[in-house]
Amino acid sequence: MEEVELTPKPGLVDLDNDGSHQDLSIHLMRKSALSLQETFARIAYISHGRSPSLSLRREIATIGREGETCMFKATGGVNTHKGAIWAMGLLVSAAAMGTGSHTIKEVLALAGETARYPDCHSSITVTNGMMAQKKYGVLGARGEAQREFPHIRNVSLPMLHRSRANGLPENEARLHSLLALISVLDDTCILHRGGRGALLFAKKRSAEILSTGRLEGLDSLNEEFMLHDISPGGSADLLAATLFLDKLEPNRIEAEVQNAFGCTY
Ligand SMILES: CC(C)(COP(=O)(O)OP(=O)(O)OC[C@H]1O[C@@H](n2cnc3c(N)ncnc32)[C@H](O[C@H]2O[C@H](COP(=O)(O)OP(=O)(O)OP(=O)(O)O)[C@@H](O)[C@H]2O)[C@@H]1O)[C@@H](O)C(=O)NCCC(=O)NCCS
Ligand SMILES: Nc1ncnc2[nH]cnc12
Repeated sequence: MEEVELTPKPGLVDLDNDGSHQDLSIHLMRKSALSLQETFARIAYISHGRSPSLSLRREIATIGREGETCMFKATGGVNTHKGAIWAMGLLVSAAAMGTGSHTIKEVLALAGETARYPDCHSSITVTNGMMAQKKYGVLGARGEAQREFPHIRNVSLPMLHRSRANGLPENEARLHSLLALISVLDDTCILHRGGRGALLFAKKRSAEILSTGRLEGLDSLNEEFMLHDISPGGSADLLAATLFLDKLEPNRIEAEVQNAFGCTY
């Protein structure tokens, strides 16, 4: 919800417009996000206190696929949050393993470990991501998770924290975090629509705006992205995951206090 409501985002659905999408809207994105609440709750429930294993990987893959079905039912067949179900599903599972006491670094490592187990039910359907990975030799959503989310660990979270420390308002800090992701991520959503040229353009223009720090440029960047049919959907998903992880740290400290004193305040 916080990701889709962040405004103004280039090429993505936000409170102002639908970016480079004909089949998406803020209403649909909210409906889709709400339809996924139970999916994430179920993933947290079955992961609670466990460790990464092949059987847990299978269990959350089943729930994740059921979540995709819920999403498609809620959206009338439009892909709104497939990448988010994947990334957030793994991270919610990893956070629940530690029952709230793991650091962000530990959560990322556990999520990566889970993602490295084989997917026993992978179908023969060829996805946009698979085609982009094959054609352009990029890692895609699967590789990002299996490598323990390097773009969250090294790019979006540090940028979010640094921007806040520099005194930026929360909305701007989040936009900086998103731009930092777009400027480096090999987003298969951009690649399959517009090829390497579109990806290089998106990376270059986002880095330029970020380096000037002038977010007024975001409205014209949105128009440029719309003109070139660029949608940084993978970066949007990783931003959502970043915002989720960012909320874990205060919970961890509270859990540590509870463990130390054996009580809840
Ligand atoms: C491992 C899976 C994620 C499958 O991955 P794969 O790459 O095979 O499949 P895709 O269908 O292409 O979905 C990947 C989505 O991940 C996002 N993404 C892209 N690049 C990256 C990246 N570098 N790092 C992280 N995430 C990335 C992106 O999602 C967003 O875009 C979606 C719209 O995409 P698409 O439909 O291609 O675009 P449109 O142009 O709008 O479509 P058309 O007009 O052409 O129809 C949107 O949903 C955003 O979320 C990629 O799309 C995983 O799904 C899987 O294996 N699942 C099985 C269940 C499971 O194991 N779950 C366990 C955890 S719950
Ligand atoms: N805000 C957004 N707009 C378009 N695609 C997305 N995928 C995930 N978040 C999105």
